[in-house]
Amino acid sequence: MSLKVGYLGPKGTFTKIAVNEIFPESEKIPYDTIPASIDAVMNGEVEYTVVPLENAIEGSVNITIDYLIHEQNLPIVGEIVVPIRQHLMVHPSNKDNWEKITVVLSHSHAIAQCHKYLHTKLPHVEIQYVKSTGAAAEYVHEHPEECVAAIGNELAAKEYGLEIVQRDVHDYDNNHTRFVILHKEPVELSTDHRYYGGDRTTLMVTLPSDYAGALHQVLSAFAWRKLNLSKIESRPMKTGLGNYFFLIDVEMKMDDVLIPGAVAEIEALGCSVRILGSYPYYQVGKEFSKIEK
Ligand SMILES: O=C(O)C(=O)C[C@]1(C(=O)O)C=C[C@@H](O)C=C1
Repeated sequence: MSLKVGYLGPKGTFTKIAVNEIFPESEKIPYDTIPASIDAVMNGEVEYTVVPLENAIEGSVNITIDYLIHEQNLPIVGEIVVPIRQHLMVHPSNKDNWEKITVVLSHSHAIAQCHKYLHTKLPHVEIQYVKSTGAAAEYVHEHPEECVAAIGNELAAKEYGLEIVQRDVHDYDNNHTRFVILHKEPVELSTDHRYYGGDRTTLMVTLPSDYAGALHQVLSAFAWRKLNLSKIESRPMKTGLGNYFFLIDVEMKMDDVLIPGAVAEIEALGCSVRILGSYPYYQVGKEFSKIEK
């Protein structure tokens, strides 16, 4: 029986590309929404799920963070960084009059990555948000009579038989999305993989209220241990204005001394710390990262 892996479907999403790269042999199960694909791990329908966490242009995928923090406490066991190229695609029957399109459909994050393009090149089209880029391509495929376009990737164009009429419509080069792999328990995924780039540990830190200089002291616990941080972000606790937690990425695998020492010091300040995962990251398209280093 092959491994079951959940993803935000339908076929042809960026999440599917991430799954194809890291779990090529698995049985891939599409879900309509990110929370549904996370629930699927929790209730045992799939062993793993892959969800988008952060995009280089648009920033965090808040639904993923919030669902992991507030609803389903699943460990992050791996990360996949995927290059993102957004294309404008239409039904082949609209190939020659694509400039007359009146509606562009896509996922909100994909639309946000193409704002400048849409604003300058297609200022009169109506934007419609759908559940994923794959869902946008599926709609265009099913409605040849409508003059609509989807924004999505090459896989979606192929899966749904669409014609790409404008390539690379994302506003900035170097567009990448970080996806995380979730599992019921912490497991060690392989570091002997052609895309393996290194390890990371993600912590959630909640500060005590009314404590002057608390964040400064939290950061000092990492700084004097020379622990390199690659990201710090605040998100609302949802308990009232001004109540935030911090997500901190440490560029290192959990060890016996440095990270536990930093955590103990931060807890001694009255903060609470939750370890969301310590995991390898894989960079799609960077096969030789090990040799380059
Ligand atoms: O709609 C998709 O294709 C997805 O996989 C979702 C998603 C996202 O949520 O950020 C993933 C990668 C891209 O940044 C755009 C959309």
